[in-house]
Amino acid sequence: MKQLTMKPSNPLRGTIKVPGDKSISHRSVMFGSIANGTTRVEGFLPGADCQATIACFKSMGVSIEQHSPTSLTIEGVGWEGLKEPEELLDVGNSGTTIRLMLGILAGRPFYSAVAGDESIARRPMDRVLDPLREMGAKVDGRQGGRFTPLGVRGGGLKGIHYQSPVASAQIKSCILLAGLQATGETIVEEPHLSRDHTERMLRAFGVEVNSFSGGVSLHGGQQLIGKDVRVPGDISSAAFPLVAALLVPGSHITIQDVGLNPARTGILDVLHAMGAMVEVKETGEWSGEPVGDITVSASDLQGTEISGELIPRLIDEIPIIAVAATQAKGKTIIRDAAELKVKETNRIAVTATELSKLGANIEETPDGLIIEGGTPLHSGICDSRGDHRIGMATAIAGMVAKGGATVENATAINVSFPGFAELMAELSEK
Ligand SMILES: O=C(O)C1=C[C@@H](OP(=O)(O)O)[C@@H](O)[C@H](O)C1
Ligand SMILES: C=C(OP(=O)(O)O)C(=O)O
Repeated sequence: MKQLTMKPSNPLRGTIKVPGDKSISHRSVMFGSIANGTTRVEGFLPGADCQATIACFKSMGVSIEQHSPTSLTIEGVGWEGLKEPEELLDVGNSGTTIRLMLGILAGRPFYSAVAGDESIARRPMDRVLDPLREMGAKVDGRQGGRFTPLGVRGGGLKGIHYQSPVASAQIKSCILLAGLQATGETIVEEPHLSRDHTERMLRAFGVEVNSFSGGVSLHGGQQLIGKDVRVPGDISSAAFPLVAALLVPGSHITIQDVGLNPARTGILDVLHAMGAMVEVKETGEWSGEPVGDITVSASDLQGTEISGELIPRLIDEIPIIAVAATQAKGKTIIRDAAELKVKETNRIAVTATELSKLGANIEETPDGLIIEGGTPLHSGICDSRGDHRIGMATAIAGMVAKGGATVENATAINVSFPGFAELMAELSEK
């Protein structure tokens, strides 16, 4: 699917599920691999990013059997059982894979070489390598050891107290994984709470993790015990059909079994603030993560302001929130989101440029976006630039643009949402 064309849609109707949560799927493979014993995973996301994580751990000698695209059995080898990989560990397009895996590699007494695609080569690795070096890891890379390809010689770590300058679950998780292999205690503090899937899943795997206001700590030398994981639907993927249903008149849809971890539900808070008709019904807890159903009906939206602690709770949803904002009454202002510049693309610049091609009135600021709502969108050709979330956001914009939109380089969507186009088509045929 190199090109995806989306046309103005009939009302969206129906009850659907979205693919498994990407953050939880990555962690299930990593933690299952370093645990002692067997881990079975159901609801795994078979997207390109999580497949890259599987390939990396297989290269380190872990047996991972994929019974179906969404069901895995991992025979954990324990910390000591990971083997020096003979080939390059290729993380593809996945920031989560490289940054969390570096925390594991930093403590292993072997050499590993790590790289990914051209997007990964542009993304900063010093944010995890600086603390890892402080703990004693030896890592080198391009441009003074800051960019891939990286060479890691692990082992001999000592715990640290790290004050992270940004709220990032990738930084926090990397340091915690290294901390588990370090002497003494490791403490990570962050300016706002980032997603806490690592803390929750480590606890489920028998690790003692202490969360406190502003941070998290653990003691080194702990082993993980294999544990079955049931992965909820990814709220970051659900965001695309949710916004589509809000914008296409006459729509009414339900998305079942979506992860509702409060560190991820910022989009629901924002949509409520914009006046959206959104109902959330919590139905249970899967592997320590709250899960439920979300129902939305087409709504008249108002502009809003998004900043501060909300940002890490909806960081990956900003491109699709920007699409919703183009159709809202009044102005939407997004601040404190400079982190978007170091995602798969510079999502501040690319969201503004790509949505402008459809007539959106959207302005880039140093740390966010200003969107003047109530703009009728027109037809155009957008480019995902290899960024799955930009591909899907522009595709949804095409469903409300007069004449529709074509998205070039739409294959990128498979990174997090295989079956996206088919699912959207199914909703509009009902
Ligand atoms: O830990 C994770 O699974 C993720 C953390 C976030 O990145 P940062 O930690 O860089 O904010 C998010 O953008 C990414 O999609 C997944
Ligand atoms: C930023 C993302 O992922 P990663 O950092 O894992 O590449 C994302 O999925 O939007």
